[in-house]
Amino acid sequence: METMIQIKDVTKTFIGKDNTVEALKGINLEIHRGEIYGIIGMSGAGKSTLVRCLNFLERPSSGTVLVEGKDLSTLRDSELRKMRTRIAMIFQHFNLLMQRTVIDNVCFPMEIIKMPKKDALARAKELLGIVGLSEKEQAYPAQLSGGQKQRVAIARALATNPQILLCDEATSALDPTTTKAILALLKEINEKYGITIVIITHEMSVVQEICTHVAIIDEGNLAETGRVEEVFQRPRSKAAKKLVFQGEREQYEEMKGKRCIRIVFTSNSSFEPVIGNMVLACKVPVNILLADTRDIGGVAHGQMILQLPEDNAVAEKMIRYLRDRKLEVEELNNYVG
Ligand SMILES: Nc1ncnc2c1ncn2[C@@H]1O[C@H](COP(=O)(O)OP(=O)(O)OP(=O)(O)O)[C@@H](O)[C@H]1O
Repeated sequence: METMIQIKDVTKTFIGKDNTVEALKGINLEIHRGEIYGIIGMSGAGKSTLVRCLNFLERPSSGTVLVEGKDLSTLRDSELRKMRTRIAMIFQHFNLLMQRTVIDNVCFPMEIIKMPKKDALARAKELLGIVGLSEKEQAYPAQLSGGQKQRVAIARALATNPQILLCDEATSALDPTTTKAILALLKEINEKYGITIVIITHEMSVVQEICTHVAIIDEGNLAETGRVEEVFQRPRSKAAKKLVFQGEREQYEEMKGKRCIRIVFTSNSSFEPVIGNMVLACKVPVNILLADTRDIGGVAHGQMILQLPEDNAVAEKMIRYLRDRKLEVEELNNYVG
């Protein structure tokens, strides 16, 4: 698949009067055409800095950013401006021009590139149709809800036919229902127009809802990258485990000192009968501490956490039984939150 964005050994250090912050400590990342790529991390992890490096709103201290194969550091200002029309961006607080009507906001980037007014108006109308806001053309931003404002911002971002859309906490100021609607719109835009989307967020639910891939950033380092279902099912790094297991910490407390395993299944393998048969075969009951099914990008994924019997031989037998039936089994004894 065609590489859209390649980040190589990117660092960013902010040097202040009395302190230095290493916001990015050597990031490597590759994003391909058509992906919806989530970049997630705790507050202060470096997400915004990273996304601003993608379009050179922020210049990296070292390392390379290639967009569609072009090294951004080699571009002249005029070329960089042109490149930026291919990388649009939306923000948490929408950044609309408050003195302009909705349609004039959408026309704005087309004025900058000196598109004839008539063409710009026609395109703006079309875009407002795509985002479902045709009837608000003449309204001012102050008269719109948060979700509607973000729709205007999305229409404006699409005005110059970008190939990449960067979303920096674009749903963080919205309620859950509106968030879902905006995410659905982004997915539709990705599918219909093949636009690659990069989503910066601190919310796992956003990644789970629409992203195909995810990168977890932790204190300026990349902790883990992969397909969303992979990272959800088998988080490897401590940072990923922390994000994925956010709601499960109490269960982990309960599990301390006990021999527990996590079993992962996908929609094509149901494990209910397997557990039943395992108990029958081993003749010892197990304690189910957690059974959880999640919807990741429309596909059901599940996990179950079992507490195994104290008897080591029986516990080993159970693990073998499950692995023989091709279920993923992970021992959780050493989990340290
Ligand atoms: N212009 C700047 N000057 C100095 N330090 C900065 C600057 N921008 C960011 N930082 C620092 O870099 C680190 C990473 O910040 P960044 O905004 O990228 O994190 P983030 O993951 O987006 O966090 P949040 O979710 O809270 O916005 C922080 O310690 C921040 O204080």
